[in-house]
Amino acid sequence: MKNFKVALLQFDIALAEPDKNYQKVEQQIALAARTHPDVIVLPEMWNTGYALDQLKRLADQDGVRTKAFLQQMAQQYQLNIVGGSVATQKNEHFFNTSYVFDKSGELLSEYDKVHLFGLMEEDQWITAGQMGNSFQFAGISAAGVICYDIRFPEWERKLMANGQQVLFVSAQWPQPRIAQWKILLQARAIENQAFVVAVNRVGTANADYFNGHSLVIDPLGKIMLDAQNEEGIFTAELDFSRLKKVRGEIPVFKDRRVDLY
Ligand SMILES: NC(=O)CCC(=O)C(=O)O
Repeated sequence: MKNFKVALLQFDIALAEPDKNYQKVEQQIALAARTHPDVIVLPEMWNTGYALDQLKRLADQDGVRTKAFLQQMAQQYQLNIVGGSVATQKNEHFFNTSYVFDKSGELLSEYDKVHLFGLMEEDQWITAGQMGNSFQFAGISAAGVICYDIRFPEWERKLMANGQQVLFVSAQWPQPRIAQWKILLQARAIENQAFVVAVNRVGTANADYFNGHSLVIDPLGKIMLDAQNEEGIFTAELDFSRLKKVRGEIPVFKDRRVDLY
């Protein structure tokens, strides 16, 4: 299998200004498409930022706008898209929702963030999801989670337990804990023997400062790409033959004691 090229879109998000953000994402996807990636990955809650007290006005009703937008982008540029996440409203409740489209424009998954981050008051406004998020495209199998979800290794293990090769993470992870971001993501890569492709935002919103450091990490935990603190499109190539080697040498999935835990 040829290498799998991922394009990470790391950018600033205009707080409470969805129109600006859709426009920006459209421009970024158009630029990223020129690098001919196999998949494009977006950050968390990119339509509104954490404008949680304004969700009644701003949230995407049933995700209609976002789904139509991402589908059109996928079809126009013939790209798989892990659509980060957006604020949605479904049946009177607000969610932090991720959509994944394949390059034909088919919706592969819809995932509502499962672990809500109290320090950013998410739990006061958003309803937690109840379902997992594993999907397949372009011959690979993958799972996706959102930001705070990475602190719960049991969750990633559950999503990755059927041989998933890539864990996609979309985030708005503030600068004071960026060292933890790196370590947690490296650990998720090592323990699941998978590539991790994680996109964070840059910029300032509310009282939070975000310094990027979107990462691509290999199955041994080595950082292949660190986007530092710049807006931009960052690409890396995943070689799945390496993954096979790592899993062959130390077969942790086979060696798990599922009889004990
Ligand atoms: N948006 C989030 O879920 C932030 C999570 C975070 O910052 C953390 O430390 O965990």
